[in-house]
Amino acid sequence: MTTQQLTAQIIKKKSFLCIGLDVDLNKIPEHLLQTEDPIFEFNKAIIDATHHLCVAYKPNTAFYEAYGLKGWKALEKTINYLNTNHPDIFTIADAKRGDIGNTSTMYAKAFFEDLAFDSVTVAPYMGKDSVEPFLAFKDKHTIMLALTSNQGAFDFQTKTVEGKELYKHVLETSKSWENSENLMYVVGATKAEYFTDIRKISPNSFLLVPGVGAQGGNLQDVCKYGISDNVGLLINSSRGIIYASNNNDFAEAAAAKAKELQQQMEVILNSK
Ligand SMILES: O=C(O)c1cc(=O)[nH]c(=O)n1[C@@H]1O[C@H](COP(=O)(O)O)[C@@H](O)[C@H]1O
Repeated sequence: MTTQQLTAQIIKKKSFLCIGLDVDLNKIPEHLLQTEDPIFEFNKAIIDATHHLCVAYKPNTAFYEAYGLKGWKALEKTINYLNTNHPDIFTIADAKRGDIGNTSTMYAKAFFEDLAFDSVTVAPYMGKDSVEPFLAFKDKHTIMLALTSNQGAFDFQTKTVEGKELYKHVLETSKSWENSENLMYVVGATKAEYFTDIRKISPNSFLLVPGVGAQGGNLQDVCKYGISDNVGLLINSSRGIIYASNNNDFAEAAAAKAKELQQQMEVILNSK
């Protein structure tokens, strides 16, 4: 999917919501545990109930890898279900990869070819030659960590190096990389006060913004400073949506939470 197609979906659905599929078997309704593939059944129910309210889904691969082969199979079934039934939805493999070049190429193949995701999250720490192999894939997107939502973001990312904060180096330097038009960036919703500076460097890049809901980030604050001409935001919520209820009504409860966010986004888009 191209970024133009993504923006078109946002305008059509009046939503820039990304739902995080971070499935924890200790948190899902008990009756699903009796099925052959509880993780996939949970995801399928959540997707069926919410796909009209969001433009993206983001399974965090940790929640699948933790269950070994079964988890990986559930991830594969989930991406295939999305690609078959909802080809207009943007898909994010939240894997936070990045390594020396030939290894990065294999990571990219795993997520873009074998699993056919639209995008993957990547850490910038190993630099240009660790990220460019991901950027080489046409119409695929590499979502690089810039300023993360957690407290540890202040350990390195905001430290001043050669006159400016490290996350600004990440945003600026990566612009010169080959196929940099395939880059998006992660900026935490808990860092709303940084969005003005980020937009000065990256006025139109898509930003994946996790941290609303469970981590305390505020949608209105993020949008006030972070929205761009092409909208340029994907706001992620995982636990706040998918664990709205752990009873039989879990999918309806997730849809109600997703609708709350979608309606707030509609107001923001209408006032733009
Ligand atoms: O790359 C991410 O998605 C990510 C970056 C970041 O800075 N903070 C962050 O929370 N995330 C992910 O976004 C999701 C947030 O989940 P909730 O806090 O439950 O909404 C998790 O999958 C995190 O791993």
